[in-house]
Amino acid sequence: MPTSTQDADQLRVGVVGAHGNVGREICAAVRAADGMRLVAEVDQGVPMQDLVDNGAQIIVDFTHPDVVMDNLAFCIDRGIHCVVGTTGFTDERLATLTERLGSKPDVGVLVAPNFAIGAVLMMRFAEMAAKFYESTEIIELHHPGKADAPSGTATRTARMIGAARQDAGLDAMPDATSTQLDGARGAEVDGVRVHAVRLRGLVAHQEVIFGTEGETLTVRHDSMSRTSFVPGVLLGVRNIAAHPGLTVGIEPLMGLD
Ligand SMILES: NC(=O)C1=CN([C@@H]2O[C@H](COP(=O)(O)OP(=O)(O)OC[C@H]3O[C@@H](n4cnc5c(N)ncnc54)[C@H](OP(=O)(O)O)[C@@H]3O)[C@@H](O)[C@H]2O)C=CC1
Ligand SMILES: O=C(O)C1=N[C@H](C(=O)O)C[C@H](O)C1
Repeated sequence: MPTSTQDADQLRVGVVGAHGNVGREICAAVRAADGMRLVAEVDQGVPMQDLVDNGAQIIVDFTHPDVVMDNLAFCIDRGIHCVVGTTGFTDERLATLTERLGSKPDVGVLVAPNFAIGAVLMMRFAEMAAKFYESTEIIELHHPGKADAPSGTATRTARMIGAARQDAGLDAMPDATSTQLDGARGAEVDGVRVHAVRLRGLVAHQEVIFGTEGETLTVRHDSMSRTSFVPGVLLGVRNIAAHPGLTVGIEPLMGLD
């Protein structure tokens, strides 16, 4: 609830997961950004009701796949727009959100597996390359505190590559493996092998390796710091109210779709 004319011009933003690795960076960025004000910092032990009591118009969620759906239900039902970085979004979860948004047609929810501009470009470049190569595998590399494997970014990249291969009529990838230890060939997502590395010292990294007779191509992105996610999140915060309904990925906000 704005208290002055100056406040009335500001987007009132709440961060959920405010004490986490990414949440801390987002709080600092919102505090420093023109045209927005940080009105609530929710984390374990701080109730979601704080968002309502402090008049949040938009939330940014970087929490955990186990809790994000409840957080979003709370916000959607109260007419609060949501910018969501938390991973774990299956088609079923996205359908649940769309259904919930049906009764709140003015509310916008942006779910993006990766807010780093370079990661979005990496996915797009990989999608473009996919039809030209017989083989493609993905290696994602993250800090050891990550809950989910493979990463949301790797899953999305694999699905984009799988769709591009299908559109191009490519056959399954060549692979003569006939004996293996469980997990040695990674997880399969839409026909694409995905390998997950968890290593102290890393932040968030991904390589997409393409191969065909006589050549390979590697497309790689590195988030060296969690500040890499900030510009994409602020882009979402500034634009989400003008995009009611569910938006997946920041591509449309970057002018890529
Ligand atoms: N889309 C993107 O660009 C990116 C997405 N991510 C994703 O964002 C999520 C968070 O990542 P990260 O910041 O590294 O994780 P952290 O574990 O560092 O932070 C999550 C924070 O949320 C808190 N939390 C857990 N449950 C709740 C709840 N019910 N209500 C409020 N707060 C809660 C945690 O508290 P506690 O630790 O006490 O449980 C913690 O402070 C992950 O799913 C990750 O994959 C990460 C980076 C970029
Ligand atoms: O947990 C992380 O750290 C990250 N999660 C997202 C994912 O699963 O893709 C985005 C980025 O890779 C960092």
